[in-house]
This record gives sequence, C-alpha cells and structure tokens, in this order.
Amino acid sequence: MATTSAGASEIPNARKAADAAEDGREVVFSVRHLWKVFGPKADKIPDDTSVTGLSAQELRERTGCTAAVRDVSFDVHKGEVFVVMGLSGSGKSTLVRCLTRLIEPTSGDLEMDGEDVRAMDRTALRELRRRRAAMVFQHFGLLPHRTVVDNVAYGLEIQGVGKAERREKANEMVDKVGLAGLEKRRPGQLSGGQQQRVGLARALAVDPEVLLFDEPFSALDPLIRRDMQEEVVRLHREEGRTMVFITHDLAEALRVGDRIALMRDGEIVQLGTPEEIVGSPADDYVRDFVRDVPREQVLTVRRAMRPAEDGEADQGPALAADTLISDAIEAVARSGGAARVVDGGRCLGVVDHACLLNVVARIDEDRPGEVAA
Ligand SMILES: Nc1ncnc2c1ncn2[C@@H]1O[C@H](COP(=O)(O)OP(=O)(O)OP(=O)(O)O)[C@@H](O)[C@H]1O
Repeated sequence: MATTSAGASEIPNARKAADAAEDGREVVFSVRHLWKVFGPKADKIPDDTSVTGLSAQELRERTGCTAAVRDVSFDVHKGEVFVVMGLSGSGKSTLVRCLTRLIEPTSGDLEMDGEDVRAMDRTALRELRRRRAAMVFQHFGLLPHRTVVDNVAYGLEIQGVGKAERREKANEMVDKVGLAGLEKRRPGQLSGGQQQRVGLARALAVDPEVLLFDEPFSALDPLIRRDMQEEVVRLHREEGRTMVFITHDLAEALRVGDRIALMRDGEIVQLGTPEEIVGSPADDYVRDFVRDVPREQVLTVRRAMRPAEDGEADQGPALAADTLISDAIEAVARSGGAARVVDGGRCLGVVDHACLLNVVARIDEDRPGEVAA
C-alpha cells in the first residue's frame, strides 16, 4: 500500500480510497465526498464553491453553518480496526454517526457492502444498526434493573431471538469479555471497566459485521483503559471483526488502529497506518500531533534500513521487516554490528546503530538534517 504522506491539499484520503480499490481488498464502508453541515440552508453549502474553500471559522461567520464533516472520502476495509482520531470538535462523532445515518449526511455517497446506505428505507436502516453495524457507546447504555446477562441478551431480545438461544449466546459473550461469575449482578454493582465490558459483550452478542466504538473508554481510569484497549486488540485478533473506533487519544489510536484517519475541522488531514502517520506526517499539524510519540515503539526496521554493502546481506542476525525499532536496537546492540532485514528469506537491507538512531532522532523526516527539539 502506498504511503499517505501527501500534503493536505492533495486530499490524501481520496487518494487512499482509490488505492484500496486497486489493491483488491474487500471494502465494508465506502465513503465519498461526504458532508454534514449544521445550520441554516445547510444543504446549499457543499455545492457552493464561494464558501467551500473557507476555513471553519470563516464559514461559520459568513453562513452561520458548521461543516462538521467536510468532503470526506475513505474506505473501511474488511477485518481492519479503522480509527477516527482528532481533537474535540473535529467531527469524529458526526462522521461515524453518519455511517449508519444516526446523523443524516448533507451530501455525498455512502455504501456498506456495496449497498447505498443513503437510499435505505427505515426497515433497512433498523436492520443496519441492529445487526450489521452495532455501536458501543462511551456511556454504556446499560439497563440498570437488568442483570449482566440480561443486558448482554438485550440486543438479541430486540431481534426476536428465543429465550434459550439468547441466554446461551449471552453467557458465551459474558465469558468472552472476562465477566464470568458476574452474570447475576446489576450494572450498579460493577466497576466502570466491567460495565464497559458488558456494553462490549452486548454489541458482540448480535454478531455484527462491524463494531462502531464511540470513545468507549474515555471515562475509564488509565489502567483499566489500557486493559480494555488490549481486550479490543485481543478480540480483534481472535475474530477479525471490522471495527471503527473513535478516539481523541493518540496513544489509544496507535495501540488499537490498523489505520488512522486524523481529522481536523471536519476534514481528514491524513489517513494511514500508525507507522505512516508517525513516520511521514502529512503536514505541520500532524507533525505537531505526533511529536511526543516514542517513535521506536511505532516505526519498524523497514523504515530505518539502508542497502546492504559487501557481504552484509549474508551475515548478522536476521530481523523481520515489521520488527519495531525498539526491538531491533536490542538485537543490533547484542550483535555488535548490522542486522539484516528480511522478508520471506529475501534480504531487503540492513540496519545498524546509526540508521536506528537516525529514525529515533527524526533525521529521516522530510526535513533532512534537522533534529526535532
Ligand atoms: N447538532 C449540532 N448542531 C450544530 N453543530 C453541531 C451539532 N453537532 C455537532 N456540531 C458541531 O460539529 C462539530 C463536530 O462535532 P463532533 O461532535 O462530531 O466532534 P467530535 O470530534 O466528535 O468532538 P468530541 O471529541 O468533543 O466528541 C463541532 O463544531 C460541533 O460543535
């Protein structure tokens, strides 16, 4: 897959969408030129070229409208964790709610599995939200008078699944999210993390094709939050379910995301893997955003390597191309020389102390020779 280190003016998100179609990966959500505008005569804004180029603030002053989502295009691939990240007010929730029309888009194209979501009638939409793309909310949405297992079974009950079957399924999900033994408790008798697990189990019970998470862990304390992030990664690894995950927390995005869409004022300023976002920021905004990330824990040796010189391709320890720099530092230190970067037995290049250090110290960035403060 091509990197996404283009400037914002080149609409990197749109280019990325085209890449996805080319590389033949199955697409779950396809979003093209999506807008959501709040305010008077909102539907006129997307086509009015006299205002579409304005900044968010200018647009508000001139028209009284807020473009919460602004000409956004991307694909969500089957089986990936797609993170929507950005500061408060950047448009994350609005964008993700548009996917199932919990918020009605103003204009643009939106498909799920090739089906036009904007053309769906109420019955199809209900089906979409209940069975195909289930949402896990920050505030859990648990029913206080029901037990854990009945809360988990709730979505199945709405679907009209029989009692015995939904009990069985609910118990299975309670086990899956690590709540075995707490089935009979009520939400008030659970910690925040446990309540969030109930919310997660409930969403999983209906076996949706996609799970949509709206800042699910932001109310949790840091240690429990970390646990839940690991839980999501584990569930994803076990089941390969497609997930769309909203967060304003960069560390969380880097931990759970296969790809990250970074939003600012309703636009996607960069869409890429954690390594692409951290290693090749599209502009100064993204560069600032990722400045404090420990690069050695995100970037891999593929990025750090240099061509092998005489004999180097045949000697020294071998590292897989996706080895993190932090792990490579140890291997290189132990070997005392260069290590080979291999992919399927082929030597792609080598890494030594100097090239690993260059990446950590940002000497590999677009501005050669400059070491970031
Ligand atoms: N119903 C609404 N009417 C008017 N403006 C709205 C409405 N909903 C959202 N907005 C505006 O749209 C922009 C994007 O809001 P949104 O909630 O999508 O951002 P967000 O990135 O999810 O923020 P947060 O992290 O704080 O939840 C904000 O400027 C917000 O004020």
